[in-house]
Amino acid sequence: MSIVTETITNTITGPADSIRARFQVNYSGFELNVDLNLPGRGITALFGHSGSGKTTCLRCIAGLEQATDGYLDINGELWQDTAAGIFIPTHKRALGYVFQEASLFPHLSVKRNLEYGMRRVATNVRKVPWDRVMKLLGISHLLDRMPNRLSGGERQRVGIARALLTSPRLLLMDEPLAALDLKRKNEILPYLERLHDELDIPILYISHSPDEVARLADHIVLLDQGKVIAEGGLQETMARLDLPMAFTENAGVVIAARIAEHDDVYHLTRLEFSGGSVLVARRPEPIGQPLRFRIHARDISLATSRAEDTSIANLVPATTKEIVEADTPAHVLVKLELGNTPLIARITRRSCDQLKIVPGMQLWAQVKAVALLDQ
Ligand SMILES: Nc1ncnc2c1ncn2[C@@H]1O[C@H](COP(=O)(O)OP(=O)(O)OP(=O)(O)O)[C@@H](O)[C@H]1O
Repeated sequence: MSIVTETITNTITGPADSIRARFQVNYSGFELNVDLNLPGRGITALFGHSGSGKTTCLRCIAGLEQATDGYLDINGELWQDTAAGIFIPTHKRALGYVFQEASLFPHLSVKRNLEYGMRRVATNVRKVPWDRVMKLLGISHLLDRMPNRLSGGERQRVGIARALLTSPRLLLMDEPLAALDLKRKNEILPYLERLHDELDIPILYISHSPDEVARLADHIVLLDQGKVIAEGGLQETMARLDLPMAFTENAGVVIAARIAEHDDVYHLTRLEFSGGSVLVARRPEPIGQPLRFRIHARDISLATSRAEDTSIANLVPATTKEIVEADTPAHVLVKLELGNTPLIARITRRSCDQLKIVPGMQLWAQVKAVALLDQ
């Protein structure tokens, strides 16, 4: 059987740790024009309103859309260069595509569905062995089931396993959790985290959910009307005040932390991050475990001195960086920094004036709620 990777490893071009994607697509009434230079590892989220071009972008990467002008280099393998007349067809691109709902063959068992997907890949290029895929997605016990006997979450896990068993150099996921209810979503998210932590396959992930993006992504691309309006590391990008995300109810930052200590008397856990720490309700994970959390801008209030007479457990010293208009004329957004970690507070314009908050000022941020991203 001829193998995709054999065909295209001959055209090594760009650096081996980045994804270069440039596409121009014209539909009547919509134009996609993107030029992306993405990390060649980890999860990159494509985020944006409905109709902003996320799926079109993924379809271009998959070779399902013939861009009028296109260039695509995946970690040093050239899949497309319109100017040079190169276009590797979809079936020869070593990629896995996971959709909202896994389209499994209804008349084949889970095992036979998975084997079917593997048929086009020679054993010598198999990146993720069978046993490892079974373990990563926890599906060994489902192998003899027929697809109509699987829950939505199980189907998706099988769909992801099928994609992995084709030994992709890139995994494309288009809202893989959108069709699942909250319970099933929460059930499947740890598996996605595991893929992220344990596999060396870059993932491009479309989602509408800020929480999902905050939990999974390392890098984020924000699309609007077919154009990239922002791109960068998750934490820096979520903390930018010049992006539409800052002007929503959910504005806030994502912080990557580690469990520093447990307090069994008060049933609390201290999460430490660069520049500070916060207390949360006792976590089951061991000390040292990384955890991400969000702090919404609406959950921070500011004080010029350290309040002693407050029940708020999390008071952190921070430096004011920037103050900008918020979503209503009554509010402003204040960007703060705790060491290297950015924070955003949404406070009333009146409080801002009364406290005479200006850039450079040292303040105390009172954090009223910390939203852990694995609940
Ligand atoms: N084959 C096509 N022909 C014409 N227009 C198309 C075609 N495919 C998509 N479009 C249009 O291109 C625009 C971008 O669509 P796309 O599906 O990429 O957006 P999206 O950001 O993925 O949206 P959603 O979040 O709703 O899935 C939309 O206006 C859509 O109607």
